[in-house]
Amino acid sequence: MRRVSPQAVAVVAGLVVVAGAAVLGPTLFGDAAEARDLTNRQAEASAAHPFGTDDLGRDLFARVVVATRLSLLLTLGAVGISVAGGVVLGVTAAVLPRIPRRLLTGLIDILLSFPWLLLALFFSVIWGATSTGAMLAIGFAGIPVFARLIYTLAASVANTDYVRTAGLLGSSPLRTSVRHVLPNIMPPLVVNVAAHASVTLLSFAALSFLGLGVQAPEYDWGRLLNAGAKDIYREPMAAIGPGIAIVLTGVLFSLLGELLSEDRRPVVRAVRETEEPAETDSGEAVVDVQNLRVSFRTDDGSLVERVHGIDLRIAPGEVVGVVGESGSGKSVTAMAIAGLLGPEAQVECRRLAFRGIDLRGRLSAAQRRQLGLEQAMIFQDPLSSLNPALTVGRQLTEVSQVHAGLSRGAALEKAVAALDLVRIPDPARRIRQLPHEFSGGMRQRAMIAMGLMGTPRLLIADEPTTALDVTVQRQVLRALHDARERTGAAILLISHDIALVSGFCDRIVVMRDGVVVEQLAASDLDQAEHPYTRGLIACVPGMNTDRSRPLPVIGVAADEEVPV
Ligand SMILES: Nc1ncnc2c1ncn2[C@@H]1O[C@H](COP(=O)(O)OP(=O)(O)OP(=O)(O)O)[C@@H](O)[C@H]1O
Repeated sequence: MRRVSPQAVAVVAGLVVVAGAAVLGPTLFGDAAEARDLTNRQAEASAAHPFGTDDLGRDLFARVVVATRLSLLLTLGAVGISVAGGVVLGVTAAVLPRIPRRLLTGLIDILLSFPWLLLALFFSVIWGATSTGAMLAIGFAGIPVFARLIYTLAASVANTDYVRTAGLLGSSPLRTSVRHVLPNIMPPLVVNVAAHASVTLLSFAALSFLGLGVQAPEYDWGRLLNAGAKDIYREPMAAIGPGIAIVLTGVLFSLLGELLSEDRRPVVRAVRETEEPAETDSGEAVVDVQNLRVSFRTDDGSLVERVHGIDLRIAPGEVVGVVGESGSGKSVTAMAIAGLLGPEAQVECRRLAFRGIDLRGRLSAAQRRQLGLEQAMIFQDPLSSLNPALTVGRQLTEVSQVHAGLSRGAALEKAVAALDLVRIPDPARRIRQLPHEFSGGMRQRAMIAMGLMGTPRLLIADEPTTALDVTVQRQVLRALHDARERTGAAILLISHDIALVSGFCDRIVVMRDGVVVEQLAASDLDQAEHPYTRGLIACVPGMNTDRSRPLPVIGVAADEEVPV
């Protein structure tokens, strides 16, 4: 079960109280709020009247409770107008052609440059000083804020491949917006709506306080505050009472926004030790993993284990290949070693160490620096691992400048040498280019060069050649090989291609369904015993393969014998 934080309990309880007051308040406290007692006018706070009475002797506590409904309805109405207007303008701007889009975003930016309250005052003059006028004024004043936010969020989604594909399949802009864009911008939008509700509530109080909002005989918290403030020195509770309601509800909305965003904020990954004591004699191992288990939390809060107790040791300079079919846990294992698993992962292990650094606990600044210099990761898609807005040179030099303290000039010199080592032609010119000016294979080699900018002891390459054609694959593998020759770094190469791994690695680790089924030297591959390994080998066509017959299919069960 997912653990519920005390803050979440407090916020939900608070919201239930406020919602209860809005629903039941006028029924339960309506009479007390209207009952006049001219003998008891402007009474001070007492047990019978916690916030005192007003100038007609009406109980102010009852009036604050009754005012909850109108205050909340106005707030929700105004937020609804802001969000609906923002969605229409923001999504429209994101899907419009270039020139109308520029015009619309320009208009939104101009409106945004006016202070929000000024816009609200302007609109309230147009719609008049009534509660509906105030709601429209505050709602319309909030539209530019949401339009900008939604445009920014929607524009990032509008450029994704699945939205382009929907366009190619003939989906209309409206349908694409509703089906593909809106669901993907919903989480940050919901967070912002909750936070905005708090600001809206305060704005109503401000407008009513200025006499531009709710008018008599209606009353909201802002009007009660306005009335109480007139005599604040003699009878402070008359102003403090509605003030408390405004502040507490505003804080509740803000905390709700924070809670919703916290759910998506990465937290420090949970690393728990298993019961057995670790074998600490890790010798000179670069990586020492013992009994690694990784589980993921599902939507219903339960944990599903995906990696079931893996042992992996990598010696200095050793090239280890991890092979296995899709979903066998190769990437998750590598990410656990690199410390890159997200908060949804729970890692348990007897030992998880990199060059003697225990990765399970909190790392010191020096250890983090050492990891930054000595570990490098090369992902499958180099375009998403390189920042598209920074030159390749800026990204390469960052490690040396931040972790090794090199000057900009020295770091640039090192970057040119690293690009040269991975055989990128004309590195001094290329270093000033942006990632999109590189081909796929060059980007991958640039990522390897980035790993060379520190003092690498381990290069983790997760399917680095999968998206590349065979010739470019060879260039990338040669770059990895050269990097190892030059630095002596160990390599952990993840692939589903046993032929590629066997030609490149010293040792092969075969994974299936989250367990290591076999480990063997690459030179001993033809002596593999496990049926699954033999199946993987049998699936690789050789020079003598009979092309008229289909390749063997790997069995469903791990122990199923595969015809080789
Ligand atoms: N963030 C995550 N949340 C939930 N489950 C995950 C997450 N990441 C991985 N998994 C699951 O863990 C299992 C192992 O995934 P992993 O990516 O390690 O496989 P893989 O062997 O690298 O496959 P591929 O070659 O396709 O990348 C899969 O069943 C996957 O669905």
